[in-house]
Amino acid sequence: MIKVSCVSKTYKVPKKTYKRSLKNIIIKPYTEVYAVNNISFNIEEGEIVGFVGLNGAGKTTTIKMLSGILTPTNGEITVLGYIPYKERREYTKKISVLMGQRSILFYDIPVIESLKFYKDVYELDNNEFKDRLDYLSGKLNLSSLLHIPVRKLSLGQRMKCEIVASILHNPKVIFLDEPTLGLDIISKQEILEFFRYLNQNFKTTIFLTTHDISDIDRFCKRIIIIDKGKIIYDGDINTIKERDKFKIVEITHTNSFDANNLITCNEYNLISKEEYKSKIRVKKDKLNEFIDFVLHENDILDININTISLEDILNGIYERSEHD
Ligand SMILES: Nc1ncnc2c1ncn2[C@@H]1O[C@H](COP(=O)(O)OP(=O)(O)OP(=O)(O)O)[C@@H](O)[C@H]1O
Repeated sequence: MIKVSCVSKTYKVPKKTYKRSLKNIIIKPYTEVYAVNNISFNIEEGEIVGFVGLNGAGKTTTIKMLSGILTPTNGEITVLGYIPYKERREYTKKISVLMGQRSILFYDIPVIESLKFYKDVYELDNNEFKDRLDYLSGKLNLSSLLHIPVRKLSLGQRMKCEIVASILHNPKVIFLDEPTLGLDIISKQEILEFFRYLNQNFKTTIFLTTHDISDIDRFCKRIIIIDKGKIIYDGDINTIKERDKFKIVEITHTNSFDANNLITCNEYNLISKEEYKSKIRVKKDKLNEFIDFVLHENDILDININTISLEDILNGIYERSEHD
């Protein structure tokens, strides 16, 4: 379904030169930087895959290559048998790209007018359009919004309309780039549940990037982690959680307590420090020793031991990758 083999993308960026010479003016001094560096993965029909990484890791570049907007510098991509950047016209009728930061609706006119525009883009006939619109607007509960100009909608309402516009043509693959950005918890939940429904009922393949790791944790079974353009993990979310050797200990303390004093060796890492609360990552096999140590501190008022969240696991992975 989605096959990515040894794909790289480089961008040319101007070299930092402080001396202006005639040579620099005639031959522009560029250097090539890898946004994506030799990545490979396969995604089967009906999978939901979370694609995560820090800012600048290469997520958007990858989505742009998968959706045909960018051409890889090296390697091969096929999606649904299409080479995205070579067969864009036909290919875009089979997929959808939804970006939380970018609107595809026309701002000043009623939603329905934008949807009619996309009806023509996707070459749907009147019956197909009506059936699909009835179905989607019923499912997302937005029939009453169709005649309101986009600018008058709340972000959550607008996002639902964006979804309808981008999946009118019933795509087999959906690329989601930060689809829940800025939404409240209820709208987020509704939108992710809707995509889960599409996945379960129509085997729609979903490729999701977001900075909201709790979305990834709730929504995806498989995660691909990209770091500085390279894939550093591809597998089950539960495996990554089980593999993790740490627990998170949250301590409540008086304001005269300095959690930095606890960090006696690299078995303990201070994750966050507030006036009365500190969060520490502790190796599981050092937990007893750590608790024993903490219990003898008079300034510590309470201790909470938590299973490490996916977000904390990822932070640990990024930190370790930074030191490698
Ligand atoms: N047009 C461009 N020209 C030069 N460098 C670029 C260009 N687009 C992206 N890059 C660089 O490529 C790298 C990857 O960028 P990309 O936007 O794919 O990352 P990202 O993971 O999507 O980041 P974010 O989470 O911040 O959106 C970054 O170092 C970025 O500065």
